[in-house]
Amino acid sequence: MSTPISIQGITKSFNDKPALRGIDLEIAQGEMIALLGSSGCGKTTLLRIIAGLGTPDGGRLLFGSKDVTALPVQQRRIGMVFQGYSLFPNMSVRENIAFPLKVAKTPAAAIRHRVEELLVMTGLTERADFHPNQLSGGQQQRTALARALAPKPDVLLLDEPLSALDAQVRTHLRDEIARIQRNVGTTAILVTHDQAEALAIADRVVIMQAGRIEQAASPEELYDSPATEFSASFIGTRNRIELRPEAGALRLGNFFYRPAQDSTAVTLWVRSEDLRVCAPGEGLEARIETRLYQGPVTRLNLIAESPAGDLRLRLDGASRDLRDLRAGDRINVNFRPEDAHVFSA
Ligand SMILES: Nc1ncnc2c1ncn2[C@@H]1O[C@H](COP(=O)(O)OP(=O)(O)OP(=O)(O)O)[C@@H](O)[C@H]1O
Repeated sequence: MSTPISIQGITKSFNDKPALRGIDLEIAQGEMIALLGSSGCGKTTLLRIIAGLGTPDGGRLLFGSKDVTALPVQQRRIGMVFQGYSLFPNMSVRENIAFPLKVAKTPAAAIRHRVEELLVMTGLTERADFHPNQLSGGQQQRTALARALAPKPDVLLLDEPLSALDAQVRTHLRDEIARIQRNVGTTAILVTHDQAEALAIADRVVIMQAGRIEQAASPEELYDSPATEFSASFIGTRNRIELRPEAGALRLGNFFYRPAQDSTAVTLWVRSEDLRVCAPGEGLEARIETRLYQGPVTRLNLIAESPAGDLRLRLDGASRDLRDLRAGDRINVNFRPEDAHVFSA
């Protein structure tokens, strides 16, 4: 029904250009993994290899204790949902969901029972006799999900399943997919370039860069303790602040930092929501370049002067606290040292 996956040293090149440079990842049974990274980092290549749609140049892939590296896609017990809806246009919702069961020669009564169960699970009962062109994008993706789950796959692979949907449907279906995946308990891998989606849906997020895994961690761990500058830059909205030696300490304005070891410079990453407006004379003086009201939160885009030139900072705060500030105002901003992630230069 559901299986752990072991990815061991998987490599893949296209025309001598490496797309995957040695991927090692253990995925637990029933776990939802999100592969997150910018365009071209290798997410889809890895997903295709797990599906059996691509062959790795090196390494091994195990489902449970079974080596499936050379196993063709039809024998892998995989359910797939893609960005494009890829439903059969001439079949109703019910017929689309039943299709893989018919191919597997499942008895008619068992098909009827399973299809009803999936219609309820995905909230499609009232649309069961509609054809894909009579459905919204969200309903089409629900149908694709139900069809993928129909044969009770060991592994569910989701390749940007939400990216064609508009924002509201997207958030709703994202939560639905998370709920359904937890109920069914199928091991699942989601490819996305949307960090909010990855953080919301996954048990663990795998950040990929240039064919390598940069960090694999729970959403909270990734958000609170990025292991590398790349992870820090990729998750959340962070300010990159370079501190250089000045009068015996690393400092910028009134920010001081005493490094554990001798260091010529450090880079601090401070989340936009950890930057605060403080009293004049404290922290760093900055000018508000733009003020973006976003309902509960207001973002201030700031320009501070630093010895290295203008430093651009972003501050996200509760709108009620920032109500009286306007573009052009000069303010002072600060942060708690424990809210900064420090990387040696
Ligand atoms: N069939 C192919 N032939 C040649 N190069 C390929 C092929 N498939 C992928 N690549 C290359 O391999 C690298 C990784 O591609 P991949 O599609 O896995 O990235 P991705 O992270 O999924 O990106 P995106 O988010 O844009 O889909 C890219 O440089 C891409 O150009």
